[in-house]
Amino acid sequence: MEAASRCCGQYIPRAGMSNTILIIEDDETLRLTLLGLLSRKGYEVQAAACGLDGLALARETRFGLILLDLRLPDIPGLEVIARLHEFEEDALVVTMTAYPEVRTAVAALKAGAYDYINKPFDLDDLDSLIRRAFETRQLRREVEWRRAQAGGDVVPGLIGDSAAFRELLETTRKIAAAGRVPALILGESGTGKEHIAQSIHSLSARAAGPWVTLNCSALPEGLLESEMFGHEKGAFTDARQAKKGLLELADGGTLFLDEVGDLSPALQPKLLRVLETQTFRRLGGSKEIRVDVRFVAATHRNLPAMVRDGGFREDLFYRLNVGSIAVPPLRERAADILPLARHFLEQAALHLGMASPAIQSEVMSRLLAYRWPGNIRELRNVMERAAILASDGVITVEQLPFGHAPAPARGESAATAGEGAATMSLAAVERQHILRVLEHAAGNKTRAAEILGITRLTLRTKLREYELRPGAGEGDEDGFQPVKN
Ligand SMILES: Nc1ncnc2c1ncn2[C@@H]1O[C@H](COP(=O)(O)OP(=O)(O)OP(=O)(O)O)[C@@H](O)[C@H]1O
Repeated sequence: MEAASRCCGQYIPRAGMSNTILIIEDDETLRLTLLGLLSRKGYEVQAAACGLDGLALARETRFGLILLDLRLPDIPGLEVIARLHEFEEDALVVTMTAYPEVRTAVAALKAGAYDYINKPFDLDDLDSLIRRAFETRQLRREVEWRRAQAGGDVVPGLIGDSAAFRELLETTRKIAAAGRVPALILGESGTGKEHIAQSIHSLSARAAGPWVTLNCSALPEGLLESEMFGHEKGAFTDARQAKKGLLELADGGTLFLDEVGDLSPALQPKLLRVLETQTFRRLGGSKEIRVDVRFVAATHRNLPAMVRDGGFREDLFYRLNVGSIAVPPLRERAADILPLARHFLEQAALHLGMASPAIQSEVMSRLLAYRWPGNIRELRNVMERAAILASDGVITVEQLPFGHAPAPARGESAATAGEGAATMSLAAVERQHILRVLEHAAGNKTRAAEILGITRLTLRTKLREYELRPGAGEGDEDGFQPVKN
């Protein structure tokens, strides 16, 4: 993974492969112009005047991006793409082509080019195309990395990098494998409880069986009871036909009882009985029906407190709580914020039919500093909104609902938090961001490195580079202190 780009936003060229561009262009004026302009923007640029020279350079160096003219004096651009892919499968190629050659450009896309730009082009357009290309590559890498990390045992759709998240996955896997043992998932609204419940089902031996959900707070008591247990014909005025309940429909699978804390006192003992015996009667029925159902329940309520106050039966609580999972709020697993933000942004961009926008470094700081009372659901909404409002392929603070009111990180003044990156040098932005993340992580370098998406060693190097030298910070393994200027 190109970790460095995660901390400062892809729009700022970084050291390493994601910073390197090869231009293959025979028109000398254009070649030299591009070389000069892109170098000034901070990219490391090399150039070749023909296809074969370009291929030779690409063999020597792995470039982050290749800008390729399709009409070259020696070999056709399409052939350059084909040969390139022989030794570098995931080479990112953007073709440059004159207007009448659009069809060739399309052929280039089919041959594996990432995108094309028509000549003559506006340099700003080229610049944003380059930024998007790098961002796409970054996302692809992250997906690959996550797959590799998970060793193929990834839980579908669940994103997260924090130690708390990994622990959560581990518990989920263990409970999924524990036969018909009931599970109780506790956590604030929007933390992903339903997602975890679904994972318990899909990772369990009953994954091929039905997954049935019942929201205990959505229906009045009578209706909820008939939904759960079903009814016989004539059981009540409107019961013109017998109807199976969700318990029967979930036979052989999992029944998810969402908001179980809202289950009425009258229904609680009825649920307890099914949990204990796996048998029940339909409303108005006399026949005992036996099912094989695994119960997974969730609530955002403080169930132990409800048990103490008499609002929830103790025996039912203990029965459900055999497999117990506590989902931490997002603010307690900061390392998940950026991977989730990128994920939701990518999803939204896909949905909107646009390339995934880059995230400005200031935006990342704000996302990390915000407390997320609505948890992951709120983050998803914020990123979807930002994707819609994004201009020039970059998400800026203006697109955050809390962008105008600075949300400073702990221990940081609002004035510093509001300082715009636009007037700062690249090094100053990076230094400030590292400082914020370190503060956010209470000086813990391992955690800070995790949030920044870099190794601890890289973080140490940067601390030295920016003269943020180890001291005796609170909560730090070996402490850090910014050197006073
Ligand atoms: N780890 C995750 N990775 C990706 N998306 C997630 C993750 N956790 C939650 N989400 C997404 O966040 C949103 C909220 O999750 P979910 O509905 O599971 O939360 P919840 O805790 O059940 O909320 P509530 O208590 O309000 O019912 C959903 O869109 C879900 O897909």
